[in-house]
Amino acid sequence: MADKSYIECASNWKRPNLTQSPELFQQVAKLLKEIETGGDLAIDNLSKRFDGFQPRKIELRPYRDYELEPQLLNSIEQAAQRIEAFCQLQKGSLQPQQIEEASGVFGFQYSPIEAIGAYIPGGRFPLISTALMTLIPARVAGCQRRVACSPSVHPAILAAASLAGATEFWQIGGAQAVAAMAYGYQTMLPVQMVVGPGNQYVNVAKQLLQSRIKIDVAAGPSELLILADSNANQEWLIADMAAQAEHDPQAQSVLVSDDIAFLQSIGQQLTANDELNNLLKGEQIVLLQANDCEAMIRFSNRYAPEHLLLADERIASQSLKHYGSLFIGQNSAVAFGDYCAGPNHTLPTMGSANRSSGLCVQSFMNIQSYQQINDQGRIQLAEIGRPLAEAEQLVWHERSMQVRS
Ligand SMILES: NC(=O)c1ccc[n+]([C@@H]2O[C@H](COP(=O)([O-])OP(=O)(O)OC[C@H]3O[C@@H](n4cnc5c(N)ncnc54)[C@H](O)[C@@H]3O)[C@@H](O)[C@H]2O)c1
Ligand SMILES: [Zn+2]
Repeated sequence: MADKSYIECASNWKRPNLTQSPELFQQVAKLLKEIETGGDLAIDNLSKRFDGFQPRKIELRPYRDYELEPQLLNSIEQAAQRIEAFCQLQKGSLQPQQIEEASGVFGFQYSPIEAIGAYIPGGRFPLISTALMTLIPARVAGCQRRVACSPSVHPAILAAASLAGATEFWQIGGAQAVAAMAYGYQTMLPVQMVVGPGNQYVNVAKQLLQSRIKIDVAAGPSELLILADSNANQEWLIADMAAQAEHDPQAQSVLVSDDIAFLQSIGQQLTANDELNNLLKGEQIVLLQANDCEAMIRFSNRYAPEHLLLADERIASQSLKHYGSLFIGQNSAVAFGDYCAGPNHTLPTMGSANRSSGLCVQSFMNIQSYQQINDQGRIQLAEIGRPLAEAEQLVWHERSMQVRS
């Protein structure tokens, strides 16, 4: 019989609280202040201090000129095509709309943000998929300047950035890179939006520079929630949970089921393997028992996961309200979504899926409204508006309408 102590009760369980420390915010704010006053020279000095290199612009070559394994070159291309096709689908839904009535024409339209920056983290592996997932939607949206920054100049990152349509590539990392994009650096003009994941310095710099730049979702550690019935393939789900945990020591996979025997069986397999057992002990994999399907749905809607894998045929996907991206049925591994399914993998974490969306073509667009009021309209609208202006005691507003009526 399995040791059941690692199976917790879904109704009491909450995700760990991972708020960033005030000290970190102070530290990054100090760096940004140095850059605000010291300009390019401060960026150079910080880069030398933290990275040991002088930031520089890298000329990108055509994609096929990069010497990567042929199979990898093909995979990057196919992934890019699928991501682009999904972006085109999103773009197609962004139709301008207007109503024409007796008083005039009233409408809205979508307009791309002109210049955006994509941060592509350095770290142990070249994050090819990050380059694709950040730059392709910006290109499809119609953003004209698409600056990529990374401390890494790994050929796979350069190749992916080239294919995904970066118009400039700079080797620069950390908070300095975010500041360079927000304030401008050397020949890099400032951008209006910065997207892409990164370590705590990158994330906090993005948050602190929000008065200058729009940012994407505040990306915390990755999360996966699996809702499973007893028929789900245990080997597949174990691989999915371990895959999510491998992103980051704080990444977490949570499996909820109402079948205790199923959870015990998964638990037994995890404890029998040192690597998986460590993930279980470190709460990077969490097994939760719920009373029934209704309780599983309630848990999911309260938890609002970044990735939600529905491996329970009794639950209708429509009953799931909050998630960054939904993977319906156990064929739909989150790993496919990470690389090549098509929908974006930059998604809201830490429960923010109940109020924000993942990166998409819409993220790179402003919605602009307009109105064209005709002769009849100025008289009609003055009748409605003048008493409101009077009540607010805004005399010139009242006058502006009165002279037109
Ligand atoms: N959520 C996602 O989708 C996703 C995807 C990929 C990567 N990530 C995250 O990206 C991160 C990659 O981290 P990384 O550190 O390898 O690369 P990174 O590029 O995010 O950060 C490296 C930079 O941090 C700066 N830095 C390092 N030490 C510093 C210090 N003491 N003070 C100030 N700045 C300092 C340096 O300038 C360096 O260039 C990981 O945290 C990973 O979880 C998230
Ligand atoms: Zn993943």
